[in-house]
Amino acid sequence: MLVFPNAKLNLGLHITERRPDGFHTLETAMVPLPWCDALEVLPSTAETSLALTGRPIPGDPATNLCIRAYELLKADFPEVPAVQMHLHKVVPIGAGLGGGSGDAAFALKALNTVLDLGLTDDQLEAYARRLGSDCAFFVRNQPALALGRGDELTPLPLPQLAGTACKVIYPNLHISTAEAYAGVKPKAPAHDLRTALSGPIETWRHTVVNDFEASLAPRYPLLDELKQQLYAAGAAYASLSGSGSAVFGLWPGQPLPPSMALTGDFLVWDGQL
Ligand SMILES: C[C@@](CO)(OP(=O)(O)O)[C@H](O)COP(=O)(O)OP(=O)(O)OC[C@H]1O[C@@H](n2ccc(N)nc2=O)[C@H](O)[C@@H]1O
Ligand SMILES: Nc1ncnc2c1ncn2[C@@H]1O[C@H](COP(=O)(O)OP(=O)(O)O)[C@@H](O)[C@H]1O
Repeated sequence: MLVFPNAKLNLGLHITERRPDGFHTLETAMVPLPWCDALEVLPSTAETSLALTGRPIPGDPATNLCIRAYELLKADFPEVPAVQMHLHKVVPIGAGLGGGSGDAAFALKALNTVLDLGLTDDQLEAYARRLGSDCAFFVRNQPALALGRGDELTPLPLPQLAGTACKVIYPNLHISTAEAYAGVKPKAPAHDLRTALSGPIETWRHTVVNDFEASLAPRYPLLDELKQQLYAAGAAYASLSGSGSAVFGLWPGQPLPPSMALTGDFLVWDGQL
């Protein structure tokens, strides 16, 4: 079975509390971004394996989230056969785009089908949560308000986003999520996120805030420079995604974003949400 794990964007991100378990309580909206990896999952008579091609993934391949997804299911379903997986990595890593989290959830979904486990979406979300805070979002993979650790999901229809032109700029900086959280001082949000997102995209600039922007700004001034360049190119809304380092802009009512002359080592994705 061949699946295409997509990325996500965060629209607003409020970090409200540091929890005793070291995690943070947040509120954010997550939407699918159709920038995709490719993942093939086949049953195998040999040992379970994962072939990796494309963008290099830091860390031991044995701890790759696709292998961890298989091991999690194997622990509860010891009779399942081995699998042969191939991940072709496209989505940048350490970008705030949830690339690894998407692979984890799509691996669970593909394994559920290939191994005929009959798990429901609720059960798949429970497994996904054990692999990472962001992973559960990719099970249903639809716009959602995420609370708690980022894994308490409520569908959040955002009709004004459908077909919106989007540009994502990855400035080749790998920002670790844990390090980004460590630099944030939790606080009460200035605006209610659900109310802010119910307005036209043009109003979001003043109301939809990602708290990581302020804490990362002193160390990575480039992130705000890129955001200002997106606004100068006519974006109705621009923001950092998640804990960075990807920055995105939205152009509602346009089929594609404008081209931008960027000087530096950037990876750019242009498309529609
Ligand atoms: C910031 C967000 C926003 O969507 O996305 P990314 O920027 O990573 O894409 C997420 O909260 C990232 O979720 P995820 O990448 O799954 O994080 P996890 O693997 O669960 O945790 C990695 C580390 O981040 C910190 N962490 C994560 C989630 C959370 N609610 N509070 C935290 O403090 C912890 O230090 C944890 O050890
Ligand atoms: N399949 C995978 N793709 C990407 N990263 C993975 C994968 N499996 C494990 N990881 C680990 O997860 C870390 C970052 O995950 P990712 O979700 O891409 O971060 P972010 O959402 O912040 O961009 C990497 O440093 C890597 O070690």
